[in-house]
Amino acid sequence: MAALTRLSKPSFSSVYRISRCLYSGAAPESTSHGASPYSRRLGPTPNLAVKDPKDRSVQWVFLGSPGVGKGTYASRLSNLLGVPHIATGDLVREELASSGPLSQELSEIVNQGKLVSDEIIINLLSKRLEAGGAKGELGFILDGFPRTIRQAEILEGVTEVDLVLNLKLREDVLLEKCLGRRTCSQCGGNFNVASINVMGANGHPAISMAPLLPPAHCMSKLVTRADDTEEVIKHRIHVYNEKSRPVEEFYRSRGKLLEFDLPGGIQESWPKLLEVLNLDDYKEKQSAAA
Ligand SMILES: Nc1ncnc2c1ncn2[C@@H]1O[C@H](COP(=O)(O)OP(=O)(O)O)[C@@H](O)[C@H]1O
Repeated sequence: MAALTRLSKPSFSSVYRISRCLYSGAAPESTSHGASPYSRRLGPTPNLAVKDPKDRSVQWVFLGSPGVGKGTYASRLSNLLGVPHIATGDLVREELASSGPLSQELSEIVNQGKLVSDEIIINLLSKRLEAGGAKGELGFILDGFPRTIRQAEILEGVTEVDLVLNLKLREDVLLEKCLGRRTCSQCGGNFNVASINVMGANGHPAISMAPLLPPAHCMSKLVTRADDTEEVIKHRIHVYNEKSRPVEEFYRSRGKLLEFDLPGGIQESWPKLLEVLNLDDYKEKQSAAA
């Protein structure tokens, strides 16, 4: 299928074209590939239907404020659909842990809750896409990119994004969730020790989220991200509202944005998300088609 052939090789040409747009300062060209099998199904209010299991090389983007759970749900969908979950925050953290030439500069930016420059982030993403392309990866679920209109324009200029999922949660809950985040320094697992129980207020419904606790053997190895302090989180949420919120409108106006208000913790939200994405019986459809 022509569209799948195109989707199977987004990386190498994207790397070149992403860098070219960025360095020339030129407006990115449109790919003019025509609508993907997904976007053709998307009306102004996207109601994604993954009806045909052979269409699983999805090219999806996750938007949402810090702490909303992009990583958690993107990673689950990545496992379900068999496409790589690429989180630019992870790429940044890998780079700053590598003590490479960028590491000092990145640590200062990240620890102040600011955005890394478009140039650096595109370089990191390009390298990651290139490495994935070399391994034969198909499709992607991007988490944390694009975060500025410029990044969205560049991405739009190099490849077709099928769906943009915008995860939403009350701002007071976001702060608590960020403060509760922990990572196991040994296995790299992500957990959350926050137990959230907030009353309904200002038109927002009450919300409860159980903690996502680690297994006993990870308990003594938990670490907190250096940028998950109250002051930095508040600044990141502010930066999100200022720089990244307009990206929602960018995709809304293109009929690609699917809004999802998280109703609670994973137990409650995951089945609802699968339902909204029409993926609730995805495994059965896959085995029926096999
Ligand atoms: N697309 C991007 N553009 C600019 N900076 C980014 C981008 N993605 C990640 N970063 C940097 O990495 C940090 C951590 O990102 P991430 O793990 O996605 O955090 P968050 O919890 O804020 O969603 C950000 O605060 C920012 O400094």
